[in-house]
Amino acid sequence: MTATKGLEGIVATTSSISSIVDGVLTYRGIDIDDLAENATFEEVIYLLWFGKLPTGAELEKLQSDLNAASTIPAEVINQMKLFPKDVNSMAALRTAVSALALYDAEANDMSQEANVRKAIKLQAQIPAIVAAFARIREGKEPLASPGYSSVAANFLFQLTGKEPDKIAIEALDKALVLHADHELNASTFAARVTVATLTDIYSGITSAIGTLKGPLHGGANEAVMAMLEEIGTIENVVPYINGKLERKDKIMGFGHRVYKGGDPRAKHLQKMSLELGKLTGNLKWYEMSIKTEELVTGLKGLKPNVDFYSASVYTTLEIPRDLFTPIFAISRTSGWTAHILEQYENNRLIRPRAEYTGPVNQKYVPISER
Ligand SMILES: CC(=O)SCCNC(=O)CCNC(=O)[C@H](O)C(C)(C)COP(=O)(O)OP(=O)(O)OC[C@H]1O[C@@H](n2cnc3c(N)ncnc32)[C@H](O)[C@@H]1OP(=O)(O)O
Ligand SMILES: O=C([O-])CC(=O)C(=O)O
Repeated sequence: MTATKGLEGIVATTSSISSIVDGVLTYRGIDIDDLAENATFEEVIYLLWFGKLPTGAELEKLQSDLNAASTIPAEVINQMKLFPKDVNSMAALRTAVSALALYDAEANDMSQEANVRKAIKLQAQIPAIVAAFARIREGKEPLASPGYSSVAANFLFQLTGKEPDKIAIEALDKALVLHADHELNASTFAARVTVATLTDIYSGITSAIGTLKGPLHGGANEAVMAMLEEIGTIENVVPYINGKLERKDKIMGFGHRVYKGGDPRAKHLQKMSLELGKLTGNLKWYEMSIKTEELVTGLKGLKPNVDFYSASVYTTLEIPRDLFTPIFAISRTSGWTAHILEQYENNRLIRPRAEYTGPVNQKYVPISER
């Protein structure tokens, strides 16, 4: 038995949800470029869950089901009020989502219908939790969903308490489309491994949130922004990046296990970063990002991944840095739940083997002789 480090190149499941072939990403066979230009996030949720684009009536029903399911249980809000105010927001989300299961009477109902209902509740309540925690830590009360027809608009209202503007809604909606699913990425794999034991969907999503939090995965978008802030000025990009590369430090937001020729989502986020920068009159983060890309690609051949330009997009939308990864989670909940439903439909326990590298032929030594 020989191990493959990081399971690189190992095909661990079949799936009909999303695919990456020759650098082209599709959701249910539709190119991400097509979806990024034309689809709303709610259409993508429907597509991922049910395998086809919704009709007008199906879309309206999904939007109203999401709105109807968006109230966070009061017990969970009360628990969130007890969280330390300075805790990592992904840790807060992970704990609050785990707590949701305690107040859902059908948490352990394994029927397909109940699991779809729980997917709707998770998709509706995760954005509400992210916004609620952001308010609670500032001493403000969480806000109920205003019941708009989009997850992006509801989230922006629940975060800020202000009617969101059209540009911000459209930008966030597109970012949600771009992050929704990505084949067998680490957090989706974690969700599938978890539910393959036939545990409940809340356990699967809790595992996934914990996995997305890491800086080699979804946490990279916050690390990118921390890096840009540390660089500070466009003049400092060259010495800063050269220094990092000399020390063999990783540059956050670059590289990818599957895409070697570039992440097809990055160009959409780059374009958004430029457009939002122009609209707000603040091109600083975009220009620093472009300079960083030129350097890192030129010197190392590494291309930006989805996390790189999402950092300047969210910053230009005035979203606090530590909500970037929770926003990724809001979007990826659609993909995680789609994969969990698919796993339940055709389940087998996921249990690979390990190549043993420890000592052999050892004997127990009594404690008095050690
Ligand atoms: C949504 C997402 O999860 S997208 C990914 C988000 N993560 C990041 O942006 C973090 C930075 N990037 C990375 O750490 C990696 O590129 C990963 C984790 C995304 C992929 O990792 P792997 O496929 O395991 O590639 P691995 O880390 O082995 O890198 C291969 C080589 O490229 C180098 N490399 C890869 N990414 C980077 C980077 N961002 N900066 C500098 N060097 C890098 C590695 O040091 C390694 O070099 P070596 O062969 O000389 O040792
Ligand atoms: O697929 C991966 O390894 C990481 C990624 O880009 C994602 O989850 O969107």
